[in-house]
Amino acid sequence: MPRPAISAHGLRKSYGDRTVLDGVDLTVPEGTVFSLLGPNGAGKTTVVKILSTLISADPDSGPVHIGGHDLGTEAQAIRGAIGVTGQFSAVDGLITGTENMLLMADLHHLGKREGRAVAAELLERFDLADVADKPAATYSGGMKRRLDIAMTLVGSPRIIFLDEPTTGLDPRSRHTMWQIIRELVTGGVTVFLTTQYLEEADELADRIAVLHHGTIAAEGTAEELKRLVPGGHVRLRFTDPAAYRAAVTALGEGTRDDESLSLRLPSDGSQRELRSLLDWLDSAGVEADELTVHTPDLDDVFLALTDGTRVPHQSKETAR
Ligand SMILES: Nc1ncnc2c1ncn2[C@@H]1O[C@H](COP(=O)(O)OP(=O)(O)OP(=O)(O)O)[C@@H](O)[C@H]1O
Repeated sequence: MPRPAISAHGLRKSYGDRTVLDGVDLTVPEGTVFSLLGPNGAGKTTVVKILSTLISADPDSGPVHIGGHDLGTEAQAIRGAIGVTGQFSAVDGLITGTENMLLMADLHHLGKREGRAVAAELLERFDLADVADKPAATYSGGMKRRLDIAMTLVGSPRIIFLDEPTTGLDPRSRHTMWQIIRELVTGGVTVFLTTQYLEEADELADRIAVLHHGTIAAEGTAEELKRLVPGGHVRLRFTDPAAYRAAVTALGEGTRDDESLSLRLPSDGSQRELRSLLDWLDSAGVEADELTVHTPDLDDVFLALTDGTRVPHQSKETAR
């Protein structure tokens, strides 16, 4: 097996008497995307900060290796091998895109000519060449995020930590960012991604881990995680309260939502189950205004594993 790009065992971190990480184990193979999911405050940023040497883990933590280097003794080598793009951008709005890039080139001790060439190449690659000479403060959110990643890439890191890289971006910018991440991985880079968007993890990640109560509550491919939960259901929506009440009486076993007049019934979504449900509704003389079939997705996994903590997501329901 190839050497993992990132491995951490028994990662622990407390602030005072608040335990944030209570023994986190992670292994990320080289050239893959690993996504760490978790509700707000679960400790995702804390994991990224520890793995990227920005803060230290508690002394009773287990060993961590990044790019083959020991976090305890070779932090400097790790800093040379990684790139980090945090939730709070490193972009300086008062100077231009090019100037931001050249600052990074200086930090990486690139010569003047090489620095200029790398900056121009990356600005071009991230579709920022046209605005390269404008102050970064004039950029849109998506452009700033692209510049941030371009700056991270100046040192050609083989391992990149992206902490919620698409939070706050519109759908088009988010898709552009996904494309950028895919291209990085095609080039052999390992990506450690935190996100609150389950759809993002589903799209990009080879493996996903759900962080909850300081430990990894589940880990696997998106498909493996989806198999963990029995999330399949049919949802019936009504506009007529009387029809809704009749359905609740006839189909007592479901989960009701009196506010939206909808009823959720466990179902595998098969033709046989749907037919029997429709027959049942017909024989009870109940007509729903909308029937949707919902197959288990990462939302279900997340909700099942994290006590129903809500996160932003896009519905994967299929209207029938
Ligand atoms: N320097 C600090 N001192 C005290 N508590 C802290 C500190 N940094 C983080 N925490 C706490 O640790 C917990 C985890 O924070 P962290 O930022 O890692 O969560 P997160 O999963 O990244 O959340 P989000 O999705 O909101 O960014 C939070 O309860 C936070 O308040």
